[in-house]
Amino acid sequence: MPDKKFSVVIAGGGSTYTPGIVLTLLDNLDKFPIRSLKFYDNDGERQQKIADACAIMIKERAPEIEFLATTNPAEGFTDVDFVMAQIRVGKYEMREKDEKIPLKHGVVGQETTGPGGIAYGLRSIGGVLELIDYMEKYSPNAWMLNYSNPAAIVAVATNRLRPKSKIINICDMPIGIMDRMAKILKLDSYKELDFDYYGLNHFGWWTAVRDKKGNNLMPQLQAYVREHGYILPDESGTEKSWRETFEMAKNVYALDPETLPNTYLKYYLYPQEVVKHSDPNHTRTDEIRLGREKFVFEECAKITESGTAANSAFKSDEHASYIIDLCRAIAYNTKERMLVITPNKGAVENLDSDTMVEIPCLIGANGPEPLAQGKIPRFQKGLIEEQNSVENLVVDAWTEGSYTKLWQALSLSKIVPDAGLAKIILDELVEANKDYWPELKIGRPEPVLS
Ligand SMILES: NC(=O)c1ccc[n+]([C@@H]2O[C@H](COP(=O)([O-])OP(=O)(O)OC[C@H]3O[C@@H](n4cnc5c(N)ncnc54)[C@H](O)[C@@H]3O)[C@@H](O)[C@H]2O)c1
Ligand SMILES: O=P(O)(O)OC[C@H]1O[C@H](O[C@H]2[C@H](O)[C@@H](O)[C@@H](O)O[C@@H]2CO)[C@H](O)[C@@H](O)[C@@H]1O
Ligand SMILES: [Mn+2]
Repeated sequence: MPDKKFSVVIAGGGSTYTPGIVLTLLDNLDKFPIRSLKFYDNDGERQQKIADACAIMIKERAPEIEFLATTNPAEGFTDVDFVMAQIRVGKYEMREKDEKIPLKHGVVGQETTGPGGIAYGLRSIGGVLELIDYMEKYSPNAWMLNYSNPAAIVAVATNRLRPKSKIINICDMPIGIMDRMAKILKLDSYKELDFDYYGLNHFGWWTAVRDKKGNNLMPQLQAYVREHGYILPDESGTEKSWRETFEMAKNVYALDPETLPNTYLKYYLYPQEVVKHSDPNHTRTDEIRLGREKFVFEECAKITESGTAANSAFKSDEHASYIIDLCRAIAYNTKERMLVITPNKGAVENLDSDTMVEIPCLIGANGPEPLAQGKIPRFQKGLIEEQNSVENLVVDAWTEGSYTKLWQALSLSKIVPDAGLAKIILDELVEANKDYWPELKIGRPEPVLS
């Protein structure tokens, strides 16, 4: 491998994923050598708590790496090769509203899907475009690997509004599911699987899973999923809401036994079942505040207070290893076959060319090269075209400042059963997001229903 060492900035350094990413970077310096690691965030206090602990991790494991945390974009984005973006515009305070406002009206309240995902998308577009502009101003040759959600809407927006920018939008849900497939097949890693997959982000299907000898593994996986979904014999470390999600995959699978589904399809195909199992007063954000967020900040405080990360409970994770694989593919032009979100350009024969599809691509120095996935069935085509229209209407609403387009997006979503209900939810979301959304000047009819 060439002996270049890379410079990375994590945008959203205060993210709960940051310690796992730092640890994974430190575990992979032989594969992906780095000379400089920076954190950038617009909440310096949150970020500093994570940075203080990560500084100790880096000092103990790789003291040669230059490390800093900053809220100054010039400092954060100058002289970087890769931007790992994982911001949450509005933070958990707004995610909680994304989840609880729709649920109050008996509609799915979720981070990246339905009204919650639309509200989050309208917040995220400006935040991610700002990161791209910083990157292009201070390090014009850098690549951005964006995890910031909702990746589907962010991908439509960045493709439309920054079409030439060096950004790849990614998701670790398919990786998480293929990790489970590997365990079901008693294999060591998802990397032992070859696969074909198509869809939008959080809205896709596997059409093929093979081993490295080319053997078809779909029948074995489908027989398992038909009975168990993606639930494994040992789920001791899995949170209740995630166990429900992995179990419901069998209900989604039942709708098309020829494929294997992404877990997120449950929100679109079984919204009533999801609402039935939801508590409008205790949602995923509440679980995270008591779980991941509490663990991460307590663990960081322990490291900072003790001055060592020697016995830290932090672990490398798939969230991070995927990003590093992507950086390597770009840095060394490896043409590795990876699942990313990219303009369709005919890869799915019967979808519009500009649809932002999540499909296998060859990743190299010039970004993704989509791999043809052929013609898709009427069922998936219908679902995808509807959801793709929702996502494009959200970007229209952002660019035009259009209340009407946003109301159309909510009304078109498979998750919202009625345009009058969509408007009631929308008006509450407009109020809740007044500090984040662009002003929606165009069209704001009087209430439809008395
Ligand atoms: N793509 C995927 O599959 C995937 C997987 C996991 C998490 N995520 C996403 O990663 C992001 C981080 O998740 P988390 O739970 O760690 O969130 P978090 O709230 O813990 O951290 C997000 C950080 O972003 C910062 N931030 C918010 N707006 C910003 C802005 N405009 N500029 C700079 N910094 C900003 C916040 O201050 C915070 O420190 C979220 O968008 C989440 O949805 C995506
Ligand atoms: O509710 P959260 O914040 O815990 O998770 C929401 C995210 O869920 C997916 O990412 C999962 C990933 O799929 C799984 O394998 C593991 O790494 O945990 C991740 C985060 O929990 C999804 O892909 C993301 O887009 C969501 O933000
Ligand atoms: Mn995702």
